[in-house]
Amino acid sequence: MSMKKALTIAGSDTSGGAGMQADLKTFQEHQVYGMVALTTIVTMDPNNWSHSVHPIPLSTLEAQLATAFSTEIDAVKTGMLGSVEIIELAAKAIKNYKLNKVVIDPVMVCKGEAEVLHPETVDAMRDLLLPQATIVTPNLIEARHLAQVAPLRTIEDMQEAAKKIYDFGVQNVVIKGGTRLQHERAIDLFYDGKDFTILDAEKIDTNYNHGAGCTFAAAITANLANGQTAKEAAENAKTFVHAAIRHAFPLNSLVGPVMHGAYNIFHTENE
Ligand SMILES: Nc1ncnc2c1ncn2[C@@H]1O[C@H](COP(=O)(O)OP(=O)(O)O)[C@@H](O)[C@H]1O
Ligand SMILES: Cc1ncc(COP(=O)(O)O)c(C=O)c1O
Repeated sequence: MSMKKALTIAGSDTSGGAGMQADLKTFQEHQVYGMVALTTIVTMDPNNWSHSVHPIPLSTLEAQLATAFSTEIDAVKTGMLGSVEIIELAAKAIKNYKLNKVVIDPVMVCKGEAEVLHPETVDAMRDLLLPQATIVTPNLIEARHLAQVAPLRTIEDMQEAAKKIYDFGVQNVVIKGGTRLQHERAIDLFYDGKDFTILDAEKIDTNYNHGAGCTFAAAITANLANGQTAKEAAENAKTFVHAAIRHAFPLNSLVGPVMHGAYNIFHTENE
């Protein structure tokens, strides 16, 4: 059996729910072989779980990218990049490799952190990564910063922002309403430059959703690697992440990661 291969260019979430840990677990759940080029290491204060970001030296990232791109890759995902220099490196590597399955998860905020991390990276992401992307997966806050618009409060606001983001050269946009959108359902909006598709699911009443965004984007990446269209990839990723959130659990009193394997465990049990 030949396995498709995906690379994530992302940070390490030491607590294991988000970042490259979520990406690798999610690739595995989709029978996709995973590789990593690590950008930063995120640690959490044991007392209040506030995040600290420890960047990897640029030359080390460059060496990792050279290693990964010397192999055959079917799809690539970016997660937490952290600096303009890292974005430049990632963008150059993706361009040289001429990959056409590229998922940009424009990570700017960790859940529970109000401030946008590294605001100067927003311009670099827009100019260097979006024109090369098959799909970009911002949450409401990230979409607002990418599109340079007022806070997104309605589906109409999301549609306007999606059009603006599309105009930066990305082929598809999915804006995650998630729990931030004031709506009784968990609504995400997919846009391919022509049509809007609402990805709709029950809003799960939980505080445990750490890693949901990374898991969603990683599932899209794996689905693209496995040959799905961008729309199919997003729709199926929504189902996958929904199961992961439904079965999320407390890791300690401060954080609850999603259960990356839930879709396959419970899907199989129900058969
Ligand atoms: N409580 C929830 N119930 C159902 N779906 C959710 C919930 N929280 C997040 N999601 C979904 O999980 C995915 C990731 O969204 P979100 O958690 O908003 O991303 P991010 O981690 O980037 O903030 C989206 O498909 C979103 O709709
Ligand atoms: C390395 C890393 N990437 C991405 C994220 C974003 O996580 P989420 O999927 O919950 O948005 C985090 C949050 O802690 C992180 O530590």
